[in-house]
Amino acid sequence: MGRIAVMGAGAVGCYYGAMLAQAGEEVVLIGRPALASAVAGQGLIIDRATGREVVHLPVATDPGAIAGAELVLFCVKSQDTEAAGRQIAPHLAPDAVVLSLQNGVGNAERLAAILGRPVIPAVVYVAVGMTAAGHLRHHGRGDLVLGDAPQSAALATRFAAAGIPTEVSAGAETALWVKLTINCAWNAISALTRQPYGRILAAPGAEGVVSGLVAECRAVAAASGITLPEGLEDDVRRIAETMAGQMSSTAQDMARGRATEIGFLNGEIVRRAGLLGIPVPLNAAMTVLVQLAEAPAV
Ligand SMILES: NC(=O)C1=CN([C@@H]2O[C@H](COP(=O)(O)OP(=O)(O)OC[C@H]3O[C@@H](n4cnc5c(N)ncnc54)[C@H](OP(=O)(O)O)[C@@H]3O)[C@@H](O)[C@H]2O)C=CC1
Ligand SMILES: CC(C)(CO)C(=O)C(=O)O
Repeated sequence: MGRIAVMGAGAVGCYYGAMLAQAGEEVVLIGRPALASAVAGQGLIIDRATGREVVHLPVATDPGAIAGAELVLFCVKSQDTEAAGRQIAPHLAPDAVVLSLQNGVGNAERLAAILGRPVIPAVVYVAVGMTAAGHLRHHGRGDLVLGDAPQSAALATRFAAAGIPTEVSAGAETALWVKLTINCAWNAISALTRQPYGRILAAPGAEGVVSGLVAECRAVAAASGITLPEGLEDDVRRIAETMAGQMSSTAQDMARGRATEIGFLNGEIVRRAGLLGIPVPLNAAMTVLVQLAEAPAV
């Protein structure tokens, strides 16, 4: 089987790259110099509920390392899609298959436009984070849902052999919208208030704000041809009940002084709503407030 390259070796890229390498696949990670030197020295450390694993695999910092890869896992944050896409475009093999392992609803299309070839969207159900360069913590899950492309079934079999439960679904786009709606409901509130979901849910009036955010997402999804499932409001609430102590990834990025993906979460709803003429004042407020909060202080 051909080589696999991971573009954007952060939490998600390192997790899936390591799973595939552990199964005997030839994997190269493409990431930042700090990751490359940490992994070259100590290997990639993965802390799981079951214990610590150390995986030795090559890490390149040059996007040219993608040359010759049969499969590319594209794992940068949404705000880096175009820049990273432009870096790999000149080096991609003509028949390489590209998967977008990213949140948000437009990444695969935006990347496809840069690369001039189809990109298969993947819905990523994992909770992982980098605690230091070359040090990954796995908090749970790890399954993928792939969009229904000609290569998807073979990829699902290959991933399953590496212990990555993978489904192929014509409904992957809807699943990305469901995930986007969950992110729009909780991420910004958690980031702005620095509170975990359980405390937000318990705050008087907060549930009404969350329902309003979800209703706006539902309206924009419907006008974009996506019917969100009827029980979605219950799923949104369940996130806060089952992950009561968790802060959103947006809150975590803000706490670390890193750029957030807000422009591709609530901001994407606002952008699409603007084109469709749909009012989304709650999503607009969340976008503006997070963008202001993450701007450097004067
Ligand atoms: N973490 C999770 O549990 C989950 C994340 N997701 C989604 O997956 C995507 C990736 O998230 P995550 O892995 O957490 O993010 P990370 O920030 O941990 O990983 C992205 C990595 O890509 C690096 N990178 C960006 N541009 C380049 C480039 N041009 N060349 C080399 N490296 C580059 C970043 O470096 P730098 O930071 O220096 O720019 C960073 O190390 C996001 O869309 C996220 O929403 C989905 C489900 C779960
Ligand atoms: C935890 C969860 C599911 C909801 O906000 C998430 O995806 C995130 O933090 O980005």
